[in-house]
Amino acid sequence: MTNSRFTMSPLELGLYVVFATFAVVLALRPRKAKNLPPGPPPTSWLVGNRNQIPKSKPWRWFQELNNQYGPVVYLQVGRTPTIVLGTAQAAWEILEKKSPVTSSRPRFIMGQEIMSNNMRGLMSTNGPFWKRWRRVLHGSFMQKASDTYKPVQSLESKQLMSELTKTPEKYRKHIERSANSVVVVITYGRRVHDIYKDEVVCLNRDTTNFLISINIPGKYLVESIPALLYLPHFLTPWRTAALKHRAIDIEYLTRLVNEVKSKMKNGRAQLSFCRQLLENREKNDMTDLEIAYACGTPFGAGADTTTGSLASFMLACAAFGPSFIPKAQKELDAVVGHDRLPTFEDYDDLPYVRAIMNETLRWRPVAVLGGTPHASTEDFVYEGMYIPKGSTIIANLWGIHLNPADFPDPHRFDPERFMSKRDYPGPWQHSSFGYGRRVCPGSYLALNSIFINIARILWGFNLGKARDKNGKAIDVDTFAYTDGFNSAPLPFPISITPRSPTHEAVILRENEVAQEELKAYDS
Ligand code: HEM
Repeated sequence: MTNSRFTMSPLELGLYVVFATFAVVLALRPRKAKNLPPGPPPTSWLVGNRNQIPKSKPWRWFQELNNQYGPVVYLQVGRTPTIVLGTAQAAWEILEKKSPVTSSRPRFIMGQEIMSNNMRGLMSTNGPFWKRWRRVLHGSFMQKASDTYKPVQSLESKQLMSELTKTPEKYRKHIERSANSVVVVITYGRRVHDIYKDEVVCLNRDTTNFLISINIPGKYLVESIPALLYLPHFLTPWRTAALKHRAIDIEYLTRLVNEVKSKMKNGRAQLSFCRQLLENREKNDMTDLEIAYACGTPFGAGADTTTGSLASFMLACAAFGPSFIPKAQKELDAVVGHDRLPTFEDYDDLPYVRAIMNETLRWRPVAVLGGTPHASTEDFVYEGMYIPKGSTIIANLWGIHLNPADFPDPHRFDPERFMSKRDYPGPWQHSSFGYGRRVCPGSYLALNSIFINIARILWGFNLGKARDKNGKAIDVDTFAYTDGFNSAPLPFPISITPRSPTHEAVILRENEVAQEELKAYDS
């Protein structure tokens, strides 16, 4: 049997070849240079600076470029103008103040158009689809809405405390389970017990890994020459795996929504993001498939980022603990005492713990390249430099957060930086959550998770360097971080021990009560 998709007459083939050649020539034609920002000379007019970008930790190279050429650097990545921002001030001016024209996203042909059928808001250009998606995220995650998730965050954090007491050496797994479970409870109303077996976690993790693997700049020619999309399928085998993944994603994302639907019918559905979207389906004018993909958002954007940030906090404890832990514990003892765990109500009374949270986010920003890059939708001029329409704009948080002009001795973990206000643009005194119309809609949720866990861990445990069998303290490497979209610490040893039998008893007692309440999310 022949498959009609894969047959083509010689005339059709000839037309395709002529068309593709024309498209390639058009895409590769040299462009007129205006007063572009400074940057390193491209290696060739064809690939521009693409081959100079290191495959590993490109944020370090970007930082060097900003040190050499200034806060706004121009690169040409393939045919795409690319702007790298290296100071908080330049990023604020360009991505916040010029937000109406710098809040789109570059085209992600493999990840968004082919693999996701344009259904993932995070990679979506700023059209009506993105606006609708963004509005529902705001409705469910901005400050007031995110307060409704505090009880679940608190319960999951109590389980984390108990797990850290019992098997402290598995601290990373415990943090990951807790962060994942918060996100999955909030999205679908069901818990995560085991990150290696839970199907929501495993399927989402596969999707994220696949997305990362195909979103590598330069991996696919079609990203530079979109006209190749018009070639017939048999000439574009690179589509196959992405399309296969699209089918897998649609199947499980839809199935998870259907589970919530049937729980709603039985009156057993916990309040969740998915339930809200289903209840407001008509008002929001969203299709079932849009709802299914929207429900994949909090996991994709919120699980690894929260886990990575808490892991960086633990690394700071192992590396710099004596310089800040005693002061934090003094504050916690004065405000909380020894008979209960800290709660969200203590937030206002714990300025030093809050400063530790902010310093964690600053010191090692998990979204190290500022999350997904922005794209400009109009030409504009910034400080005499011409930024072309269609530029990819990267706010390199590694450089921005390690800029000694804003954060002297930047690799030192020093919460004191956040004990008083500095002249720094934006609401947080750091830039961890990005900019403008694309600013992280999960920031309140994330800050709540990070605050409650940092407060409780410091309240309940002594943390410091682990010791080898001879009793010698094991140093940790504060630069040993993963590559990839989100950068998190590689495994490191740390000593975690309850501060006293009283603290341990409180942790175990509060967790016992929490487990009863958490059962509601198991059915
Ligand atoms: C420590 C935790 C987190 C950090 C550091 C973080 C950071 C970021 C950053 C830097 C961006 C890019 C902003 C920009 O383009 O300028 C972003 C976008 C985003 N974040 Fe977060 N995030 C965190 C947690 C979360 C959580 C828990 C959620 C759950 C809802 C979330 C949802 C999103 C979404 C949906 C976007 C894309 C927004 C858009 O494209 O319009 N994030 N985040």
